[in-house]
Amino acid sequence: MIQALWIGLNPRTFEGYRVIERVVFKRAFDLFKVQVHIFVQRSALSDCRNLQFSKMGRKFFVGGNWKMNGTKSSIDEIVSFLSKGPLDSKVDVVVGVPAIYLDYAKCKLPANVFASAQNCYKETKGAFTGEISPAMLKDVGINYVILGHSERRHVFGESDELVAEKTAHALENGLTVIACIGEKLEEREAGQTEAVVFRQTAAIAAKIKDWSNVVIAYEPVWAIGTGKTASPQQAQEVHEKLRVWLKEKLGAGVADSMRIIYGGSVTAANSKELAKQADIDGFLVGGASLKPEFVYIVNSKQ
Ligand SMILES: O=C(CO)COP(=O)(O)O
Repeated sequence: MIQALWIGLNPRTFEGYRVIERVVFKRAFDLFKVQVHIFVQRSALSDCRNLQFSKMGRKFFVGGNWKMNGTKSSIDEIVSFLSKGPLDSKVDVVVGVPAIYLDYAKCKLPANVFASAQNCYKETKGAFTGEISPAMLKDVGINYVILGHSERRHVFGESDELVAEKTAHALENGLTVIACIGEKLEEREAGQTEAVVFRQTAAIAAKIKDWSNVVIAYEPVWAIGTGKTASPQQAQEVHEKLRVWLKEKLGAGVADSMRIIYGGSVTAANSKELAKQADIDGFLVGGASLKPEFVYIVNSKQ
């Protein structure tokens, strides 16, 4: 009986590693319940700058959510500090751009920063005035979308079910989804934090099977735009519990490979401490992503 699978990689095949990470980790865990170990061929170790094997191979992910901010000229300024960087090559960097500027930003952003939509609908096309579809995003070369952001949930009344349907449809159309969850202040004070994030995640789990193109963003609503960051311990606690929940409900393959990123008043002043936590795999940054300090936040692991 197989107990563990060891995969030797030449780091020059970095893209191959990403495929292997997704496919093999998941398949092996799901089918055989075996632990997968990826190791680097000794002969090629000097080339392995791009590989990050800590935290079960989860690559650090930093998203900037510009929300409803930006003009062509302010986007030019953001592009300029992102281009200057330097940005840690071991980090996936994505910026959430207002829909109207997606094409503009995509054409200007450096090659190591990807543009993401901030929302999309659950249908491909039709009579849905004001909405955009995953198919449209793909058509203009966009591969990421933020869904279920607390502002979508609480300002625009999106339900768990709608967020889940949108997530399923976006994944079917080949987008990577940054799926946001998080409790409100009164829910935290009532001791309901876990119940809320589990409920929001369960709604998505009811609609999708393949989690390999999902990044979960835990954003406690009370920490968003308030300057009141969750402490590293508070954030780690929720991330850890969520990973245990993922393991119980969806298996170790999903739990161990899932990037759970934190959002809520992340700044250059607190990102390094947050990034040290075992279950924090990156950030979703609002206000600070509009400023040059975003580069420092991207590089928090250095
Ligand atoms: O909502 C957020 C990111 O999606 C967080 O916003 P702030 O970083 O401005 O608190």
